[in-house]
Amino acid sequence: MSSDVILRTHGLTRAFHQVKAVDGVDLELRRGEVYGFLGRNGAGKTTTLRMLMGILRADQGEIELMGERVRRVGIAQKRHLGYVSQEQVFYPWMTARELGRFVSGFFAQWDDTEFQRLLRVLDVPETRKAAQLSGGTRMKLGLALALAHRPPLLILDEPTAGLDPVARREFLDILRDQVRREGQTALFSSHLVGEVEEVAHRIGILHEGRLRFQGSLDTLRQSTRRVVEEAMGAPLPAGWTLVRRERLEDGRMARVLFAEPEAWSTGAFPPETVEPLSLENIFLAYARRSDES
Ligand SMILES: Nc1ncnc2c1ncn2[C@@H]1O[C@H](COP(=O)(O)OP(=O)(O)OP(=O)(O)O)[C@@H](O)[C@H]1O
Repeated sequence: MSSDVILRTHGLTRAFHQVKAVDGVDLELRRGEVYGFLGRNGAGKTTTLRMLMGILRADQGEIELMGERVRRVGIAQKRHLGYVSQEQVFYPWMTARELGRFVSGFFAQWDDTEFQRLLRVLDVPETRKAAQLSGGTRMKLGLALALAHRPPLLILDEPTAGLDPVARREFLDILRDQVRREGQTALFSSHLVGEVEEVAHRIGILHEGRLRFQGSLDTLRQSTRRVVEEAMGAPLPAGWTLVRRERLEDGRMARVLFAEPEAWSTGAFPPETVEPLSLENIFLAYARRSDES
């Protein structure tokens, strides 16, 4: 594994009964980046992140974290990870300061000065009981608790889901600053393209358990376009991938296609049939099944 890759998964797979929640996922996270893990409800994001955290066992596949390849992440690897889950569950009677003391017991590298700095930056009152904190403040407390042992990799499961627009903004700014300041890597899941666009260097799009795209937002924008065609049956030239068949509002059928950015200028399709797509529409093309023709 090259040293600029901090985490890689190899064919990560997990089923619940007959449903493959995660199906052969190959993630690649590079050091120092914010990676946005996009997918609609039920796409398999939480299941993937829980396997990365060692909370769930993979049925198949392996996780390579800082060069060490395992089927299930164990205690030794967890020291390298900080985790903010969807629901922040704390002992309700404990204050932020007490929770810090409690969590510090699990991490030899715990840095209490850093924890206190984070509480200040995040505006979390140190002496108020967790039960009395708002959802947004609880999420920020979760972030401070996850960061204070200075993990090289931070994993956040839809951290902004319950936050109002201002709190969401603040949270994302702090996440981005933290990554820049400490050289950490962050993997965060979301179903909002807009927020991923604001902070992520690279993204992965998950749909029905499969990773449909992985790369930079620029690559995504330049490589994915819509081709409106009369003759839909024509086979695609080599190097082109069908993302989705779409029925347009006027009833015509179109194909959203992926190809290297240069391929779009080779004249494979008449220019008048090619339409650029907004990022939102590109995401929807990857995250929805094809329309019937
Ligand atoms: N413990 C479980 N038992 C049975 N099915 C499960 C379990 N956990 C997840 N699933 C199923 O696996 C699929 C993926 O769920 P997952 O929670 O990973 O998706 P998600 O992308 O995180 O969704 P959301 O954005 O709604 O949190 C869904 O079909 C879900 O119903």
